[in-house]
Amino acid sequence: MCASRIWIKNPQAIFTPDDVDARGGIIVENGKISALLAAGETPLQPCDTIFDAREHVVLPGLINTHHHFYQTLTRAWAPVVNEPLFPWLKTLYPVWARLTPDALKLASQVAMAELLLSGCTTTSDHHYLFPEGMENAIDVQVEVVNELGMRAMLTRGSMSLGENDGGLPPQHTVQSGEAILEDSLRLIRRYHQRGEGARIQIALAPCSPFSVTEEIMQESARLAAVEDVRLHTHLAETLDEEDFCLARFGLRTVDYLEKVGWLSDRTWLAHGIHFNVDEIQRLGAAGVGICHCPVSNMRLASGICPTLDLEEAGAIIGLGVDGSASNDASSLMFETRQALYLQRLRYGAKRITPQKVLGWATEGSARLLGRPDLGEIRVGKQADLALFRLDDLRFSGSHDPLSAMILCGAESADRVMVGGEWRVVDGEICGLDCERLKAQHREAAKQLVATF
Ligand SMILES: Nc1nc2[nH]c(O)nc2c(=O)[nH]1
Repeated sequence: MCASRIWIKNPQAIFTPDDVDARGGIIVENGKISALLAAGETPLQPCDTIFDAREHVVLPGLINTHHHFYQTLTRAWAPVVNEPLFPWLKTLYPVWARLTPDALKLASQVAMAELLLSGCTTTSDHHYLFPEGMENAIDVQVEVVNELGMRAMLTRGSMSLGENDGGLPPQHTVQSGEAILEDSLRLIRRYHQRGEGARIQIALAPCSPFSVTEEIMQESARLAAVEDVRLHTHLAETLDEEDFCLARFGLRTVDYLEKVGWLSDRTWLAHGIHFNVDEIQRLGAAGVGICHCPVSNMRLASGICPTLDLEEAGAIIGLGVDGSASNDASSLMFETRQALYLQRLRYGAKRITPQKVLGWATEGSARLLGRPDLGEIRVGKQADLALFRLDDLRFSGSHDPLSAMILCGAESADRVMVGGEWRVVDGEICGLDCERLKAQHREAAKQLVATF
């Protein structure tokens, strides 16, 4: 943690809750925001470092609440480019089953690097593939999180319902309930940090209704309550999934969620598209979180998440890029822009503003992950910040800086700070040889699909 006092001085624009005036800048001390200065104000005490932000738009660090890092190895893979979810998954499972720890490390480095460069300071990942030799998948990801200096909610995913028992994944990609729960407990005990400023947290994440047993859903909910960690899964992503739930359980997705003990504010769901009016009310009353993944939902033609209806009912909305085989980018700024456009088609221009979608990508996402210390530029919060310049050609002639970030399509942060430390400086990740990483990652991606 950085012990010095930093003044991020006179930003061109800054995204604060309730539009609080912070045009004089932000004071960062001990990794946290210790003061906000109104226009014309100067710090009361001397600062060790002054960063002149007059050319920068300052946002809270963005927070990504759903990803599958390993999928960066299967971006734009020809056999699935035009497939919807079920055939897309069935074609990809055997490829992903060949993942190695080295390939996962490279995939995680690429995904996190791309996220960081887009202004993201905290990410979740949903890793649900543990073929032989991959038992330490989450341990590998922990190493990468520490190396890049981000924060992460690493979810211990799982698949336990193979084809032989009526599930979607091939048998060799699933694990026993005992193995899943034992490893889940090991990871929580070893890595889960609690309280303000936590860098790494663990959540439990059985994959989806068609790839896990009812028992593992119930047991995961029980373990999460005992250990006080969060729960995550895919739900209501496609109508195929809804049909599966009706055929196998005789229940719609939300009834199933309730039956297995997941209708609670400990839960955040990826996608959350196909809900009826009653289900939206029940999800809202329970305070469930929904991670909206607009690009993936458009690419797989899954549908449109009813974000505002869910929010009005009491649910919490955050954003996620989803895995890179269905996006195929890991840019949270790009995702935020897509959320604005897709949601405008559902709710109209007046209700879906740049501030609204930025709120989902920051404060909303923080609430999804149960992190009241993140997601806002406010005194007492962690100093997780993303600074963008507006001197690219794409911004030329733009007027309102915050709107320009979304409407002109800001892509790359110039500076990113996590817990008071700069992790991106002049558009480059500190300490990362990006060229070398790309070369190694390209090779690993080629190897993975080589015999398919
Ligand atoms: N978009 C995605 N949906 C999924 N459901 C499931 O079971 N796995 C996935 C996935 O990888 N991506």
